[in-house]
Amino acid sequence: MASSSSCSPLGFGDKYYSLSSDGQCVRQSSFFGGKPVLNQGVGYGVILGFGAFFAVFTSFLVWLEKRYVGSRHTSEWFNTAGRNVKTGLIASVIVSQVLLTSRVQSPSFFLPVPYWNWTWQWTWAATILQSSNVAWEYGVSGPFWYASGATIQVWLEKRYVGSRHTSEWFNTAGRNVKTGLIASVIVSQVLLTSRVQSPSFFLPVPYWNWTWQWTWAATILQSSNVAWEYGVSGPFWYASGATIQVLLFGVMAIEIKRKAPRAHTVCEIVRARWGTAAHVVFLVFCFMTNIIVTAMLLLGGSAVVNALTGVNIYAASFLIPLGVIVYTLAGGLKATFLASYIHSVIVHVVLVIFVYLVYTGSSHLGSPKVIYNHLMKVASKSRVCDYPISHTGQSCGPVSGNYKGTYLTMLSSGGLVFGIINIVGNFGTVFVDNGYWMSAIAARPSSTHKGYLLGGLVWFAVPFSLATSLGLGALALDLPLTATEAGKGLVPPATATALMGKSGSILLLTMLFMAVTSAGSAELVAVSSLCTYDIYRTYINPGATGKQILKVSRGVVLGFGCFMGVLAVILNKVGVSLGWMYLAMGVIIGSAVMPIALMLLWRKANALGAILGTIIGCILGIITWLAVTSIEYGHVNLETTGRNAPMLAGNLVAILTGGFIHVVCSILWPQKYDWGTTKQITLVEQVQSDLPDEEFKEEKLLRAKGWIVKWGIVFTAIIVIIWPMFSLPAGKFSLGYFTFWAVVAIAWGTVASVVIIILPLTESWGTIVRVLNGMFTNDAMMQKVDEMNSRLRAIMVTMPEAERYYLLEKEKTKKLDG
Ligand SMILES: NC(N)=O
Repeated sequence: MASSSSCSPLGFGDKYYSLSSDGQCVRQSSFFGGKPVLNQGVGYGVILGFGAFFAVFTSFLVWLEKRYVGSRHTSEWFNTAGRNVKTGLIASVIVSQVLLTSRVQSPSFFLPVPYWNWTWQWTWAATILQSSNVAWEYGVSGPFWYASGATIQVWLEKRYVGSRHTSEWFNTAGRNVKTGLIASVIVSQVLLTSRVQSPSFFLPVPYWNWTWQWTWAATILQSSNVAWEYGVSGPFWYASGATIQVLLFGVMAIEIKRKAPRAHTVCEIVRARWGTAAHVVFLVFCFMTNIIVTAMLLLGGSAVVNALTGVNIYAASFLIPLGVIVYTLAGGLKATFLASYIHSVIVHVVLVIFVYLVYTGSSHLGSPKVIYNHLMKVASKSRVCDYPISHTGQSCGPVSGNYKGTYLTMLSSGGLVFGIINIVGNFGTVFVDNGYWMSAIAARPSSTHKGYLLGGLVWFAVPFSLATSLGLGALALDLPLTATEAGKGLVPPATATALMGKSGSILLLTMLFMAVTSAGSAELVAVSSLCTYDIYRTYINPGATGKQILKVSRGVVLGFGCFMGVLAVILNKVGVSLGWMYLAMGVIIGSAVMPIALMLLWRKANALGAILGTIIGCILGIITWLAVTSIEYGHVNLETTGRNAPMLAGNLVAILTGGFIHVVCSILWPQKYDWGTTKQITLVEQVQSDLPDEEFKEEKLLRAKGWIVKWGIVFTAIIVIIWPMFSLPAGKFSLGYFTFWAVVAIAWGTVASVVIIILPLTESWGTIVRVLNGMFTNDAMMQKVDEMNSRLRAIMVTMPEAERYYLLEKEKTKKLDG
């Protein structure tokens, strides 16, 4: 009997072909074939462990930060709250903070530098750098943080922190201790909650927000699926078609500062400008966006974990949200910011490993030349693709719709159609996702614009470099993947496993779950924010106390997470794949894009047009999608509705009709709006002070707007028009051209990863040094004590009653102690 290697028709991919008993060469019918590479324990560990680990880890980072960084603010807090507030009061605040958010509270100490979320950066560094000498302490403190409840936390807060509350406490409590303190407790609870809702304001620039929130399971999986389908054009169109929204959304980020500087959510602005009916419509579309994005995370996550570890796909669908819920509730927004750096680092390190492995290190591939030659062979016209040497749905022979049937061309009708669908869908998932608006609200106007540009260009590498490696790698290895497997997002895990075995599977799984946890948490927070601000406080309980709001936020995180778990089970049951959902998202939410953008860009944009455009656009989009499916393919099912032609028609009709109806109505009945009501939206007091007034100056904002409009348009033109136009004359890429293309992918991936990993560390070096000094010497503490003393003196001098209250409290404490 001939060996299986001699049976491979291409001279590579031997292990996926075997000789049958009747002497026929048979290709493996699928890559995974229900045979997991890893055991189920690993699967459950990843599904539940990552969320739990990051919950503990981020809380620990928050604690570290409070202990060593919060210092600057600590003094203020010590002065007012730390020594005076009753334990119970502090406990409730701290518990709520810990549970929901350490995030919201005090942005301030994070703001020293405009570009990076300094806090988490240096905290991360500090964690690594000094973990050895305080390892025992940390090891104990992490679990304690959860286990011991309020008592230890209160003690820790009193002893080391204070930081968070400080600004609020200082402002409110400082003047009238008793009343002020109670007020502050309520305010801080509200703030805590609002951090869950609005992470932002202590995040100077949305740079990181974007990379972590915008790196979905689809970014890693679907980008390789389109590489597997269309060749080199797939990753390009995925990356460019989902980067331009980031560049252009920078404009909205500036406009929101100019026109609705105190808003928490995008729907709040809708209501302020267009009233209740529009508010309800856009709330529905925002929720649909969150549901779609979360569903994609769960579909991708569950499919990969099922294929690689054998964990039941329904169990995975339901359990993945639990890990994310634990992480979100435990860490809160602030903590997720802290973790975002770690997530980014892991994603980019794994990305670089895979890129270099495919193009330089692998013994199976290892150079652009080998990949080029393999790609030529797998798509060659002479290749026999009849059963059983290949199976329906597997890649074999020339690519339909591609120039000369090759994977090595930008002249791909399928790639282009995907690119258009991708652009429409991603406009929807950026402009209609409250999460990105919250990032914009949070960002510092002065640095927002540059952050968006840099963030977009760094993010481009994730789908482009990764899919140019793992997606093309799957083809070049002639993996027996089926279209169904590819549609579920299994191309990257297949290539990773084929190249590295179990290690590759684990690396891929780790990278994917970083994305699922981060983006999933951001979606939970976005939904929580909408429910709390736009529904609960607006329609149910306008006079809600901080405690009530906090409760609602937590309930929503829990409720939405569980709902998504159930929905993901249902979607898996009916056979919806990540790929299908990705293409369909623009049909469902695309109609809301233009109205929501015009809301901040056009004075004349009216409510009626926005409502009609959004609803009619959506209905017409869906009708067109289904009608084209029916006309083209004769029957409407998941497979036919997922094809390119109906998806393209549905996406275009939805986004264009939405915009057209809105524009026509607004021209006929212009609103003549002056943004008076959106400017009047009030933020929960105090929070607004975290951004200096300087940040809201009109000239500054207009300058920033001019900058982002100019560069946003330039880069958009480069990546969606100029680059593809220049690559068209190449036709079928030559080896030299493909090598150049691969080098661009490798270089972009490398530079972006270096930027995202190193730049924050180098830029915050001064802070790192300060922290180290503080930890290894007493200097920092003494400085803080000095600062605290001067503040105390200032308070006592300006407010004699503070001294009186202080003495009274001291007397009381003495009596109690006695
Ligand atoms: N975020 C996306 N479209 O990958």
